[in-house]
Amino acid sequence: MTRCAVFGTGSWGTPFAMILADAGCEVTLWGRRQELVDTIERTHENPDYLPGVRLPDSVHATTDPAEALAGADFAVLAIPSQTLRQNLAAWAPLIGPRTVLVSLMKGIELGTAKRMSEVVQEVAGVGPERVAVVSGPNLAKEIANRQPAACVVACTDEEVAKRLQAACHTPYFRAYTNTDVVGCELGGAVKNVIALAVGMADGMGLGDNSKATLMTRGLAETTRLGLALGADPLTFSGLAGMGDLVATCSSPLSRNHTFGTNLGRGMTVEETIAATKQTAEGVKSCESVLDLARRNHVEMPIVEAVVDVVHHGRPTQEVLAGLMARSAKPERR
Ligand SMILES: NC(=O)c1ccc[n+]([C@@H]2O[C@H](COP(=O)([O-])OP(=O)(O)OC[C@H]3O[C@@H](n4cnc5c(N)ncnc54)[C@H](O)[C@@H]3O)[C@@H](O)[C@H]2O)c1
Ligand SMILES: O=P(O)(O)OC[C@H](O)CO
Repeated sequence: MTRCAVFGTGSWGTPFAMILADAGCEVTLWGRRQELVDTIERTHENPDYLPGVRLPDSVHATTDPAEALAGADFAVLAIPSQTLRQNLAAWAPLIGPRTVLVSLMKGIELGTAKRMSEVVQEVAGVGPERVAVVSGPNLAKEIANRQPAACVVACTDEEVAKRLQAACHTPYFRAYTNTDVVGCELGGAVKNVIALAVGMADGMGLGDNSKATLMTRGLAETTRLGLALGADPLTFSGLAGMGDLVATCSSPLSRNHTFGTNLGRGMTVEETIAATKQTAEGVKSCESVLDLARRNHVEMPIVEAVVDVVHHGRPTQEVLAGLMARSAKPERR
């Protein structure tokens, strides 16, 4: 039987553990807090993140990373992106020689501008064939209710991607393989930033034309960055690109979209941070995405506008006016 360790008992780690168990895997969830881990073991429910959803009996929970990793075929990482390096450094010596590391995270590391799979390779000292990424339009709450959805499982080694596909394919969760890890990761990280922008537009009372424009031009920025980094441009019209962008930018379930909406309504960044209980990756990753773009001489005006609002305190109206006043140009160049 396939054994999986899932690191992170949050909004996405918990339902992903459920998916793996529904697909027939034996799953151990690692969590930081003994109290929550004990509750999950005792009640098969995660009341903090997924109240009312019963987890399959084959999901166990522990605070001991060695116990979670014992005999694991896959070690799934579902913690905030900016905490990965420090956490993985502690877990790396416990990871077996054949365990594949799977990133569910949609962020870019601050300071290094590295993708999560790059951080995993560096910290765990493993090759690209042992690192996979799962991405796509996967709003956790809908999946926890077993509503139909699909994802992309990406690894440079297609055989590894196929093994992971089999491990997380269920009647309600359809996994597709892809070998374009770079494109899948960029699609996931940048859409969070674009969802902040679309949320701001929503909060400012703007309509569907404005939001569709932000999404489409946001995807154009993402594709430009992807091309500079060697991604396959077709990935951006797939589940990890357009699919995730549409889901995140349209849904009130998205933490990034909600964060942007609050800013658009006039809340300060501090007030919005205080009101946000879970991880809104785009808030930090907008800076690292812009850093990555600048390192590669790629223009990303919407990302820059989001950084201006979130980190430089510029009013949303002023930033919007700046975007609309940019010089006229061809749609594609
Ligand atoms: N929630 C979703 O719908 C969803 C879907 C797809 C991908 N993702 C991605 O998955 C990743 C995790 O997001 P989430 O939604 O589960 O976030 P979350 O905030 O709901 O949960 C994060 C988990 O990490 C733990 N955590 C927080 N700080 C930590 C630290 N310093 N060290 C160790 N653990 C820590 C928390 O206790 C919690 O269990 C993000 O990159 C997100 O973009 C989320
Ligand atoms: O809630 P968000 O904004 O982190 O988005 C969740 C997922 O990434 C959607 O696929």
